[in-house]
Amino acid sequence: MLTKEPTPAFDLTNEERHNGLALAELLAADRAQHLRQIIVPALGTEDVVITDRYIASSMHFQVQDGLSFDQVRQLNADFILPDINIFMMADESSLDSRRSRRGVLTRFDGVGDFAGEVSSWRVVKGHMASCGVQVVIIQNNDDVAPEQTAYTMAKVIMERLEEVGNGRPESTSY
Ligand SMILES: Nc1ncnc2c1ncn2[C@@H]1O[C@H](COP(=O)(O)OP(=O)(O)O)[C@@H](O)[C@H]1O
Ligand SMILES: Cc1cn([C@H]2C[C@H](O)[C@@H](COP(=O)(O)OP(=O)(O)O)O2)c(=O)[nH]c1=O
Repeated sequence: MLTKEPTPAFDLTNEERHNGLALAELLAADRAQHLRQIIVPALGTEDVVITDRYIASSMHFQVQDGLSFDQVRQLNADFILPDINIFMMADESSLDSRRSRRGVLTRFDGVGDFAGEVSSWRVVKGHMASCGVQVVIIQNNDDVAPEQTAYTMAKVIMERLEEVGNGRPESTSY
């Protein structure tokens, strides 16, 4: 099953009307409902549940929005952890060209501090790994066809399914 956050129930204009803790709490409430209504029931019937964005996104965006890492961690403390957290990373020029193709930019679309973004994601990846989540990094520059990225992801998930019960492997990069 494929799902995404913020969910369709989340009013995206919240991002313009709120910031900091207020926005973080709205996103956490959306995540709680997403888990209760969609993810947890699906985990009982599906082999794989893939969510586009989850706890790690809050750890990056809400820290960028003024919260401490610990505040975000506490807001997300009750949520189940994923088996695998896939991070798609791209170089600065790929991100710039994608940003310029995008019509409307929000304050979370990056403000040109590429090194700062990379460093924030590095902290988030380290934290997820320290929680026992399998962290997988896929390079998704413009010279990688989207089909290739999809194939790599499918491969990672299939490998993980085969390993279930054999303990968690180390972090991997593709
Ligand atoms: N490997 C790729 N090659 C070319 N374009 C890509 C690739 N991966 C993503 N894109 C394009 O980049 C844009 C942003 O991707 P998206 O998944 O929305 O990123 P994010 O969720 O980080 O905002 C989309 O238009 C998407 O089609
Ligand atoms: C899931 C999540 C999203 N967001 C923000 C990032 C985006 O600005 C916005 C919508 O996310 P998303 O729909 O994933 O946007 P994108 O087109 O960049 O993939 O919500 C957070 O700030 N925290 C979160 O935990």
